[in-house]
Amino acid sequence: MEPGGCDAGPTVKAVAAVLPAGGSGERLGGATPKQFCTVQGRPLVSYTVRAVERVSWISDIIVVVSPENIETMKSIIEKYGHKRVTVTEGGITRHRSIFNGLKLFSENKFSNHLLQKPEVVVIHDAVRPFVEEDILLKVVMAAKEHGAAGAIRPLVSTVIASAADGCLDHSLERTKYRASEMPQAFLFDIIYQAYQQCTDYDLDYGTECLHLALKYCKTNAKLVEGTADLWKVTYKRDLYAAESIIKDSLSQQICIITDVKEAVVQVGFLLHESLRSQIKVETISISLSKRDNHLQNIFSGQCYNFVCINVHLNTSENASFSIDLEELTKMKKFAREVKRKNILVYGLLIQYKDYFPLQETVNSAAALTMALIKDRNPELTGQLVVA
Ligand SMILES: Nc1ccn([C@@H]2O[C@H](COP(=O)(O)OP(=O)(O)OP(=O)(O)O)[C@@H](O)[C@H]2O)c(=O)n1
Ligand SMILES: O=P(O)(O)OC[C@@H](O)[C@@H](O)[C@@H](O)CO
Repeated sequence: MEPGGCDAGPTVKAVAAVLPAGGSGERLGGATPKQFCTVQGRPLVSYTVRAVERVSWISDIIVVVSPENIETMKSIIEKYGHKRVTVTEGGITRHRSIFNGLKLFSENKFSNHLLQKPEVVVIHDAVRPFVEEDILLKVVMAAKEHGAAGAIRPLVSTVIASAADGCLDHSLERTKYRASEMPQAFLFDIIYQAYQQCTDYDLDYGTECLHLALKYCKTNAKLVEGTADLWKVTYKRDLYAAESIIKDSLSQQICIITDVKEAVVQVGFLLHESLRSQIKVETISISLSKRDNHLQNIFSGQCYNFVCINVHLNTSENASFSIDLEELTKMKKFAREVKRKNILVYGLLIQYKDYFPLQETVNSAAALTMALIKDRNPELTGQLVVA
């Protein structure tokens, strides 16, 4: 190792991630720190953890939270079945939190929990939930080669400097500058040694990990163009935007489940045809007896929207329109039970007679189905909508 410099091994074996989640979210406002604010019934931090744990080559995920939120974070990990996640205490600043996360790999306090020291460590803000494997791989590969790497984005506003009198001193040519985003990645020894050498001023007022690698380890990070969805949830508007993006991601696919009876299969086919121009549709016809265990397999997939079609045929000519109240009660009860898992169930009654062609009714049912999927209003669960 050069004096005052940093030395890192020539090869890279394992990758880990540190997600700083120890802030108070002052700029967003409210009593709940933004990383624990729920979006579609799920804490924001859980979306980020899920995005990172989907990347199989990231061996350990360290979530760094303030001491009072340790138990909250552990309950989120348990409730949403997160794997490979270790929770540790944050510090009073983001840099101190990140440093605490890195310490788990070097000063292993968990003697019974062998955390393998990674060759490359990813650092990613826990309030940036829309991170994909592609950008993670790019920054890790770049960090292997250059020692450090970080995602960047074009500036949206021009950077200016104000003079002492509060007037414009000068502005920077926007095309020459970029916004530093996350994820970032580092050869572990480089970023760890940078933090070890950090002044208190840097730890307390710094905002840029790439700067620490340069200042303390003379490592010029490779800058990697990132995608627009790497933004950080900072203000309330960002939470609304995150909710909208998550709702949109949940409404990309639907699975229509019908019984094998011909009349039911026909309605399912018509609904499939009416929906397929708006959403990816899968239709499954299974006999009612086999439906339940088959559903378990379907539910474990990536589809979040299901339409189960039953058909009651009124055979008498002048049958008055009646609803099976027992079935309605069962549906409401089921809807209440699964709502706790953030599964929203709506009843949709498709009623038709000769004078009201089935196709028109099915088109109306398709429009209602799309509205319910996109709106995902929990207040409508268990309610019966009539097409
Ligand atoms: N002491 C701190 C401060 C921040 N963070 C984390 O660093 C990330 C980015 O920081 P920022 O957006 O500034 O979060 P907050 O500090 O919570 O926001 P604010 O400045 O509005 O209070 C967040 O995931 C935040 O939880 C952290 O781990 N420890
Ligand atoms: O400065 P904040 O604490 O709001 O955010 C921390 C980082 O995400 C931010 O500084 C990026 O530019 C990455 O370095």
